[in-house]
Amino acid sequence: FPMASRRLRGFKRWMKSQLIDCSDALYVVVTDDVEVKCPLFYVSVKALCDLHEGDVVATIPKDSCLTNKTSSACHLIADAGLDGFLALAVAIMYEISLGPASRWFGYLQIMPHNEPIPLLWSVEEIDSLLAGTELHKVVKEDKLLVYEDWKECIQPLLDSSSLELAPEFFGVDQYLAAKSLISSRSFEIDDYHGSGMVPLADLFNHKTDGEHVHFTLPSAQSGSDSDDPDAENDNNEDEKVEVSELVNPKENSDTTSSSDNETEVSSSPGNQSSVLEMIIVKDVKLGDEVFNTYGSLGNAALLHRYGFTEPDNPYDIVNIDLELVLNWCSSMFTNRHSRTRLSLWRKLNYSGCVSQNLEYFEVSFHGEPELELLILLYIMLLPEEEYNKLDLMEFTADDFHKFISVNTMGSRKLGSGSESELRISLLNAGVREALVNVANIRESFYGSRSLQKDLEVLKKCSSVLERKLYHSLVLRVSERNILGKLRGYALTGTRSLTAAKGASSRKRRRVKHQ
Ligand SMILES: C[S@@+](CC[C@H](N)C(=O)[O-])C[C@H]1O[C@@H](n2cnc3c(N)ncnc32)[C@H](O)[C@@H]1O
Repeated sequence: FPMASRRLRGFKRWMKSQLIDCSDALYVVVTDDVEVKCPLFYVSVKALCDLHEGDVVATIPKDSCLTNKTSSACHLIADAGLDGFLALAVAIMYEISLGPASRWFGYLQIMPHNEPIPLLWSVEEIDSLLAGTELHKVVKEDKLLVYEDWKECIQPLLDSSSLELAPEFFGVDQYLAAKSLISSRSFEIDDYHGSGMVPLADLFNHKTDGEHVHFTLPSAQSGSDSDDPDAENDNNEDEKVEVSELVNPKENSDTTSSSDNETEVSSSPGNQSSVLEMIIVKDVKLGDEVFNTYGSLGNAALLHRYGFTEPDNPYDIVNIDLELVLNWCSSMFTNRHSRTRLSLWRKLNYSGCVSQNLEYFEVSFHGEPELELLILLYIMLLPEEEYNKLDLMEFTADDFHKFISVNTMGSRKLGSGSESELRISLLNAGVREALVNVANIRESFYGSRSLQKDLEVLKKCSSVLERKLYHSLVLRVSERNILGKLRGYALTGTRSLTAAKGASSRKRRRVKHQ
């Protein structure tokens, strides 16, 4: 692949010029897929020898990163009062517009023009490929918001005669392309630089729960940074000095545990280390790919931000909106009944997860719904007499749990009062049936094509040549499998045993706007 190799050689020379130190033990592989009409570079990083935990495989000066502060557009950005991702998008578009005159030319040469995340799909593609999935609504809204941002903040720059920006580099499409690169490749560097593009670090692909490399501040600084005695010998994701997220954890804390992962360094550039390091956290064998982690993300979040999915992703979830549950209630009961039962649920201090003005309940990878949903259905279905009793009492949630145990198990005491016992008590015949109905309504959002048919289409689909179709199908299938497990949970009262690490701890992961 002559073109790809030429660009890669140029990138290596550029890294040297920027004092980026890439270990000889790493081998950057560029694949140029000849079957795809437009040139598609797919980069991965492999090990040229056995790598061991603790090995530093790259050192990257912060000054070589493309950020709002380092870009030659920094004055333009400051004068326009832009910050955050919008400013970074302007910095990227500006450096691209400079061509070979850009300090990042050698780096931009191996960067794709864009990452085909759903934000860049046409409205028709979004409607046909994402209908029913967790991403459908959010991506459509993203598209509108991005267009509004462009009109409000970027178009005025083009209209300004003093800036003389070349319009062909700053249009909506170029802005969308820059947004997709930021979404899929940027890192939070530190408080001074904010998020930025980090050469070399952004060539590592992601593997859920299987990463070999972490992106960090050098260890001397990490020692002084943290007063947590456990931090030094523990390379888990919560370690304060990690910079391993490929996204800004502050702005994307909805979809991931990465909000635990913020880099805490002071805000003046003077106090900070001037380099970033990539350190091996798990041994790699000669010839194997070296993976990073982009966080503990389900497929909706992976597709939204990075444009790919993973089959059998243990961090997958499905959300069931409160509105859907209330619609089901309206089909069963009078409006008054639903309303009063819902207020009792609220009076007991229950609520769903809330994000972007939506209230919803998560269903885990194992098909286990949130307790709050079971309690809501239980209260909806309580016989009138029981409901009246309950309504008259000044209850706390604890009293309510006792009420359920007495109600369901006679005078027997609720054993240890554990959540699993409470769940079993709540799962009476009515609640089980309601759960199945709610799962069926949620499933109907995917349209008339059966899961079986989805699986058949997926089997024949190429993840390279039909990338959008492939990843949207993996997302559909993973979500529908969870709904199937939810129905199983309703029938048996036990969560699916196709256990996978990590999925048991509940986190708020509704996908938020880009
Ligand atoms: C930070 S870049 C990694 C380098 C990238 N492969 C390249 O060619 O430049 C992130 C992008 O790599 C791809 N990627 C990373 N991990 C992947 C995976 N496990 N499966 C499929 N694509 C992946 C996605 O296109 C993602 O948006």
